[in-house]
Amino acid sequence: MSNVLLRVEGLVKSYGARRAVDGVSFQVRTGQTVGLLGPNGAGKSTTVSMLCGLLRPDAGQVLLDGQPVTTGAAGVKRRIGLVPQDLALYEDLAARENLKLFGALYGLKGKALDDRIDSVLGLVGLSDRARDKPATFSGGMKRRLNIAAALLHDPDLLILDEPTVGVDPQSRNAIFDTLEALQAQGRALIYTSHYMEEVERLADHIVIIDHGKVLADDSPAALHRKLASKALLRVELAEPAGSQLLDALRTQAGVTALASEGNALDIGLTDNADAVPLLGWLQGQGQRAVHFATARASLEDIFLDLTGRSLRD
Ligand SMILES: Nc1ncnc2c1ncn2[C@@H]1O[C@H](COP(=O)(O)OP(=O)(O)OP(=O)(O)O)[C@@H](O)[C@H]1O
Repeated sequence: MSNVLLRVEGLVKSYGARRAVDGVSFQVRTGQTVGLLGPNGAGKSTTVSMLCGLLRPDAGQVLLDGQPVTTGAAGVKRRIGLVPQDLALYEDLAARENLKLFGALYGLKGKALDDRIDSVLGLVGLSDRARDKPATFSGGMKRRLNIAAALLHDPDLLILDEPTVGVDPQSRNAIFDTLEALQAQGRALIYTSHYMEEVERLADHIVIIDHGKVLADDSPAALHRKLASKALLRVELAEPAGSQLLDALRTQAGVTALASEGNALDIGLTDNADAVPLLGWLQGQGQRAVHFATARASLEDIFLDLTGRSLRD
């Protein structure tokens, strides 16, 4: 197995009384893609800022090839590239001019910089738009230009913070193509998202975080094996369920997990066949189902298993 490139050990960060990150540990091997998955506010961005040395942890450390990133020399930080959640581009400067500015920040210049710019523009599929301004780009193209900027200094590890937010499906695929090309080059990636399908597609390892804590740290295949719910029943009731009903529902045969929001119930089941008796039971409790649907459980439902909440907005 390849070497450990990044070692994240017991990171803690509070904002006032709120612990945004509460003891996060995981590791990234050379050439590996780690998906950092969690709902909004889970602590992903705060973690990412500490990984890059932009934010100092209250406790814990980040080691890149054994060297501390937080207190380490600039040389360590330079081996990491960050694509932040907020786009940082000069809208009225041509794509190439934007990259020149970013390159200068890394101390690149002259032919070496021009060559790197050609290389990263090719990688993100924007070579033919080098003279155009980001103001004329789609959200996805801007995001790809931001990825190009983060790659100029040829980092060993690229960290992307929710790179598909505000991006249309076609551009999303173009971003995935770029990331798959980076994977093929053997570059390590950390990809944060609140979409399991994205993380599942790209990552060989998935770290699930919620309320600043790591809930799972496994390969997608291992997570699949751990998935207690094999089927999912979604029910919309005529009225919101009370806590008594929810408690009784949790103890029904075949129920592995339960989340409720308003009139909606997400019920994890050991078997699809449990759905019909369960709907009968609900009716027996005087609950009318306005609408229901069953589905095969997907990896996304591991979040429901782990937290009793659905990984949906
Ligand atoms: N600068 C800050 N000051 C105070 N609280 C903050 C700050 N940044 C984040 N938080 C809080 O810390 C928690 C974690 O936020 P963080 O942005 O790390 O989560 P996230 O998983 O990246 O979520 P999102 O996808 O919404 O960015 C949240 O409760 C958030 O409100």
